[in-house]
Amino acid sequence: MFIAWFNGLSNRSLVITILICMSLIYVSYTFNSCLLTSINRSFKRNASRQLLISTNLLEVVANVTIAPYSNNNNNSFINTNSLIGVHIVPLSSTNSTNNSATTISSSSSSSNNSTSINSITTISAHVLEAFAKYRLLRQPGSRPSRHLPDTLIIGVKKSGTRALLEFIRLHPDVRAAGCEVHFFDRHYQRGLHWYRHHMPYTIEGQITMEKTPSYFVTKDVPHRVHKMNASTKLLVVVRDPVTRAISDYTQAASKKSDMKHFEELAFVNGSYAVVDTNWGPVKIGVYARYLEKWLQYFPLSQLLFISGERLIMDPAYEIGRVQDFLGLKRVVTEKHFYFNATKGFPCLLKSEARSTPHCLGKTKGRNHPHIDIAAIERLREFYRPFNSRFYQMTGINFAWP
Ligand SMILES: Nc1ncnc2c1ncn2[C@@H]1O[C@H](COP(=O)(O)OS(=O)(=O)O)[C@@H](OP(=O)(O)O)[C@H]1O
Repeated sequence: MFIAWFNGLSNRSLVITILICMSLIYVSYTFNSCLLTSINRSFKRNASRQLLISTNLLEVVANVTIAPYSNNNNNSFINTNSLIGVHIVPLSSTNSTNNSATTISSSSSSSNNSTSINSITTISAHVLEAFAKYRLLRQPGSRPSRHLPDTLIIGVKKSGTRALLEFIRLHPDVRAAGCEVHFFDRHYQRGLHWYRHHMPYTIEGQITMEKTPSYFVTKDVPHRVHKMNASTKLLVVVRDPVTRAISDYTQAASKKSDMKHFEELAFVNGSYAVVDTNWGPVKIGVYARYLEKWLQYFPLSQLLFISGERLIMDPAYEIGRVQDFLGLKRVVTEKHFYFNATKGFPCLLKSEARSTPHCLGKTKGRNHPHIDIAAIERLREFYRPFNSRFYQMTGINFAWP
C-alpha cells in the first residue's frame, strides 16, 4: 500500500513538475518572441525612417532645388523641418535617379529639431541639370518672355531668306518667329503689342528674329522699323536679279495654271526692247532703289548683305558672317550642313525642330521653266547699271553676270 501510495505521489509530482516546466518554457518562449518582434519592428522602423528621409530629400532636391543644405551649425546636416510647406514644382516629366553622377555625403551630428542623415545620398545628372535650368529661369530678368525683334531679315523675296532663317536659328542664342509676320507692311495698325505677341519666348541674351521679305521693298517700312528701334540689325539676302525674277515668276505660276509666259510679262509690247519695270518680279530686282530708302534711316553698318548664291555654294561661310555681325559665337559651322545631290541644295543634318537630316520644303528649290536666252540677256543688260550702283552702295561686288 505504501509502495502504491509512493508510486501515486511520484507520478503526481512528475506530472506537476512537467506541467511547471512546460509553463516556464511557454512563458519564456512568449517573452522571447515578443522581445524579438519588438526588436525587429524597431529595426524596421528605423530603416524605413532613414529611407523616407533620403527619398524626401531626393524629391525635394529634384523638384524644388531650394538646396536646403543648412550649415547653420557648422555641420553638414539637412534640416527637414525647413522643407515643410515647400511647394513642389515638377521641372521635368522624368525623375529618374539613375546614372549617378555626383555623390553628396552628409554625415553628421544631429541637433535639436533637425534630422541627421548618416547616409550617402546619390543625385543623378538629370537632377543636377534640372537644378541649373531652374536657377537660370529663376534669375531676375531670365524668365522667358516675348520681345520685339532685335534683328530682321527684310528680304529680298526669293533670294534665300528662308534658308538664312533656318540656318541661323540653329544657333542656341537665336529665336525666330516661325512664319512671316508682315507687321510693318500689312498689320502695322495693330500695334507693337500685337507684333510682340507674335514673337517667340526668349531668355536674357537670346536674339529675337523675324523675316518678312517684302519689308525690303515696301515704302513705309524703313521709317516704321526705325521708329520701333533705331538699333535694329537688318539682314538682306540678295541674288542675281534675273534668276530672282524667274524664281518669283515660277512661284506665281505654280499657283495659277493659266499664267502667261515669263517673256510676255517681263517685256512691254511683245518685243524684248522695253523691259516692264512695273511688273513686280522685275521691279523688285532694282535693289539700289530700295536700299536708298533704308539708308535714309539706318547707317550701312547696321545692314548685312548676304549673297544668295554663296548661301547655296558655301552656307557655313555666310552663316559665319551673320554670326559675327550679330555678335554671336560661331556655333553654326560646316558640321551642320550636307549637300543633298537630289535636291541640289545644302540641307541640314539636324535642327531645332528635327534631329534627322532634312532639306527645306518643296517650295524652296523649284525647277525653273526654260526662258529664252535672248530675254535673259536683255534683262542682264537692263540690270547692269543698277547692280553697279548697288555694289557701290554696299561696297560688295556680287559678281552677277
Ligand atoms: N538650302 C536651300 N534649299 C532650298 N532653297 C534654297 C536654299 N538656299 C537657298 N535657296 C533658294 O531660296 C530660294 C527661295 O527664296 P526665299 O526663301 O527667300 O523665298 S521666299 O521669298 O521666302 O518665298 C529658292 O529659290 P528657287 O530655287 O527658285 O525655289 C532657292 O534657290
